[in-house]
Amino acid sequence: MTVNVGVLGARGRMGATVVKAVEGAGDMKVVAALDAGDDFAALAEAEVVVDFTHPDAVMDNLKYLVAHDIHAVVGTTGFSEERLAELRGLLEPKPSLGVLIAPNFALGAVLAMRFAAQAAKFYASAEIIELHHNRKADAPSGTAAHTARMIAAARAEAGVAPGPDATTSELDGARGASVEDVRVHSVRLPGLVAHEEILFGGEGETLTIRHDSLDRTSFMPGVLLGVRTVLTRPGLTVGLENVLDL
Ligand SMILES: NC(=O)c1ccc[n+]([C@@H]2O[C@H](COP(=O)([O-])OP(=O)(O)OC[C@H]3O[C@@H](n4cnc5c(N)ncnc54)[C@H](O)[C@@H]3O)[C@@H](O)[C@H]2O)c1
Ligand SMILES: O=C(O)C1=N[C@H](C(=O)O)CCC1
Repeated sequence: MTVNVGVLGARGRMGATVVKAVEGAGDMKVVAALDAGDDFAALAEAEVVVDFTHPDAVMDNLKYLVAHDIHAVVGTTGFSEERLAELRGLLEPKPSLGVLIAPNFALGAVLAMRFAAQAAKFYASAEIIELHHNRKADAPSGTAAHTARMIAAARAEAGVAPGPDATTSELDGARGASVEDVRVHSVRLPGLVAHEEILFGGEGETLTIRHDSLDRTSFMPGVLLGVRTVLTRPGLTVGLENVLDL
């Protein structure tokens, strides 16, 4: 069976890579490759749409897809709890429709997040440094925010309080952003693709977990897995860790 795939953001860095990856896969084909301003009516044949667009555009795109009974695989970042709740509401009357949102489709990034959640039970002090190319629209990265939330959830489950921080005087921003009590520092430089370090500190030791995406092809096996999976996974799934057999 061949899955008919639509791509939104097809002229962007990720969308163009997705079009190539879908075209190169034996079990799916691109039926529409659209970008901003294109007519979404061209998605009529699509069973699954892959969205790599912009945090400001993705909710309207998803509203269109759900209304037209099209499954969605979403790599676009910028999902707050409020947005996820709104999406769950939209999906409620559509029990067979699937939406998969993953802040990072690279296998190593998913594993790094999982390892960080494991480590969080043993180290009260954790900070994240995420490093990306300088054309990225959002900060902190969706991956870093997701990692911070996973660390916070692991802390809550294990009854671990965030470690002490004696800073009393600081220049605005010097300690990064706080996501659920985890400090996140964002670096933007040309030459980078997508990188994340999760640092843990304990008595006389530190542990650093690092992942590097050196090319956007690193995200493609995860995206293709998402396309194959979302057809038989109704409802909202957040995070590729829920799809992979980890
Ligand atoms: N989940 C992951 O693994 C992963 C990996 C890389 C990037 N991302 C995220 O994907 C998003 C896109 O990243 P990028 O580097 O490809 O950006 P980009 O700017 O290169 O591409 C985005 C494209 O989307 C288009 N677009 C904007 N609004 C649109 C709309 N309403 N409909 C159709 N197309 C629209 C733009 O014109 C542009 O061509 C960002 O949110 C980024 O953080 C996620
Ligand atoms: O290049 C980007 O933009 C990326 N965005 C995602 C994020 O915000 O976590 C994933 C990595 C690449």
